[in-house]
Amino acid sequence: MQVPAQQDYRSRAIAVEARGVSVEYDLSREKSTLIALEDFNLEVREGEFLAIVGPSGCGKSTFLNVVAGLVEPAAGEIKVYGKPVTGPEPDRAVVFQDYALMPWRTVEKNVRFGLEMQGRVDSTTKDKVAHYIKMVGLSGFENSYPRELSGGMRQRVGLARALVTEPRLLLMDEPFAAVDAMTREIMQEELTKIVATTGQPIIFITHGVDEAVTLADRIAVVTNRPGRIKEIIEVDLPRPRSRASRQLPEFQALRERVWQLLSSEHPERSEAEMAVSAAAGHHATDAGSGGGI
Ligand SMILES: Nc1ncnc2c1ncn2[C@@H]1O[C@H](COP(=O)(O)OP(=O)(O)OP(=O)(O)O)[C@@H](O)[C@H]1O
Repeated sequence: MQVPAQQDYRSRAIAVEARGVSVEYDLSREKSTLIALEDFNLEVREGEFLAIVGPSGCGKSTFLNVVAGLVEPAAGEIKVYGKPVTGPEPDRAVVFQDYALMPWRTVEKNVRFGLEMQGRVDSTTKDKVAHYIKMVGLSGFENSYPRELSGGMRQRVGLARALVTEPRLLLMDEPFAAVDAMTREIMQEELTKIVATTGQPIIFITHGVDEAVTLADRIAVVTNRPGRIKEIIEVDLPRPRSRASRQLPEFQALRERVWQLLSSEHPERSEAEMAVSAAAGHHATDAGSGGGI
């Protein structure tokens, strides 16, 4: 299978542009300010799958929230499709790690909520909801409640709820961190296929190095807080990428490169320690625990 939407992203227009973005949080109890991001610069092109990795607390979610229009930067500029971000807009959809579903609503009504929130319910809604429920593989579960679903199925609902709004940009914050290893593998494969159809660019935060190399066109490695771009790595591996691709020397070289960059952001952990922890399963469990970094 080819993945046309992702292949030629380099020649495409810029979808997201962050220039000199800094974010400060007011810590009123401590009477101080926490600088989460500082001079953060990044471009994402149409059709691109960009993964962001970095140490815990380095500001990855903060950056996603800035793009979503949920957090206002203290300095710098952020544009989505050339328009400065001033708040949330229907052209961006966010998928969270914890699914953020409404337990009292069925699958169908949770997905429909994506359109309700934007005041876009009309005669096409029923068909659209059915289309995206089918796309994420949940046909037959329209009337189920979240409590009746597995973690992977709940995340599919979260994805369908984002996709149903047909956003121009998809923001995903560790979406597969809470699901088991096998489900995570399946979800990664399915996400690749889905975005090949829907085509919008994705900013995808993950703690999984293998996940980043498997999914992304480019990986942005972020420094310790205050987060800045440390390096951007092009993942020039053929698609589709599968579990077997992880055996390729090129895959392994990219994985090692990302780990090296990350380990240098963990001065208290020597590279040897990182290597041991990786050999002990971080690379492999990347798929399972959502951990690894
Ligand atoms: N609303 C807030 N108020 C105060 N501090 C915050 C707020 N949100 C985030 N922070 C702080 O900003 C820093 C960056 O947080 P953020 O959640 O963006 O990091 P992250 O890289 O996504 O972390 P993780 O990988 O652990 O999810 C952290 O130190 C966090 O405690």
